Amino acid sequence: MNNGTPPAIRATGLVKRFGKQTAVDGVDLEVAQGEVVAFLGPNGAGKTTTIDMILGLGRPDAGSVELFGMSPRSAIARGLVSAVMQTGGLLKDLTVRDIMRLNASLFSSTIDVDDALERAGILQLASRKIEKCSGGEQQRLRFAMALLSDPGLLILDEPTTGMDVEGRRSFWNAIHADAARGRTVVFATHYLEEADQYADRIVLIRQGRIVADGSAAEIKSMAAGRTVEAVLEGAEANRAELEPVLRALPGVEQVELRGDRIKVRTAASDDTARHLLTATSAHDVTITSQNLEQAFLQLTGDGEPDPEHQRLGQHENTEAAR
Ligand SMILES: Nc1ncnc2c1ncn2[C@@H]1O[C@H](COP(=O)(O)OP(=O)(O)OP(=O)(O)O)[C@@H](O)[C@H]1O
Repeated sequence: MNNGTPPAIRATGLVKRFGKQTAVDGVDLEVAQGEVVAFLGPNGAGKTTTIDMILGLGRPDAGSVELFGMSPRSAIARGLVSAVMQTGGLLKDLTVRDIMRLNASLFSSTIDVDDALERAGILQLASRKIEKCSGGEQQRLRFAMALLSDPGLLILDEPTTGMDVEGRRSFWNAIHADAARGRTVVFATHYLEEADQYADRIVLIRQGRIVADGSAAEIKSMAAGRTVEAVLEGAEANRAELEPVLRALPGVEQVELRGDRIKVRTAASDDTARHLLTATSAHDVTITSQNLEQAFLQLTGDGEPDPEHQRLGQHENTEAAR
């Protein structure tokens, strides 16, 4: 990094194969200290395999990882990195505070147990037995355990799987409040709204490759298609004339004519709108951008990834990602 601070994560050319299958296929990723980054991708995209290599749990077939300028093993040994994985054994007979104390005893220095519980939003559960905690509460306990060493980097692999909407919301609010103090957070998810609401930056993964990297707003604009809608009396009845003309306009990808309504998906929405307003008697023209879900589906759907879409500038539009 130019200011002499090493990035929290620098992964270069990561490849992981399982037999004939390439689960991770050349991932380059740099995460600056203080960033909150979502790995977003469909099931089997390679998120967990990438995280395992970042944590030094899986050995890459090619490429390398540095965390804070050192090997994952050294960074973890120094308490700089903690992880909250999808599952993991919790001793059910213990109380929340007891298991926290037990874990704290494994480190040479930790933050106060109750302080970690408070940051995870579960201090009020300190004397409850783990078997009496809900799945969401147990995940927050894992989060509290991960906070004990006060790590600079926290990695969470689909931490809210199986939680209901309210559980997810309060879990992420606790993570987000904590990240606001400057901790670097990287989380894997296949929930779009989690990535959209809680990450400054979204790294979209598909078939082991990064297919997009930017703020939610940037990702939406990458799958730049817009929809132009208008009312034109007899649109569907005049399909034979209207459809070829609309399809021939620049950027047009899809044309739908239903009753008196026209719907055009296009990369050049101004041209389509101008045509409708000047060359036809269409009225009530509206232009809408794709939402993140449409962009996600477009970028992670079947077909070859577009190499031009591999990288975007970062941090220009982060407020739109909140
Ligand atoms: N230990 C393994 N042995 C064989 N194949 C594996 C192994 N681990 C992962 N894979 C395969 O590698 C691919 C990537 O898996 P990975 O778990 O990294 O995806 P993911 O994006 O985390 O998916 P999910 O959202 O379902 O957790 C998948 O096709 C998976 O079946």
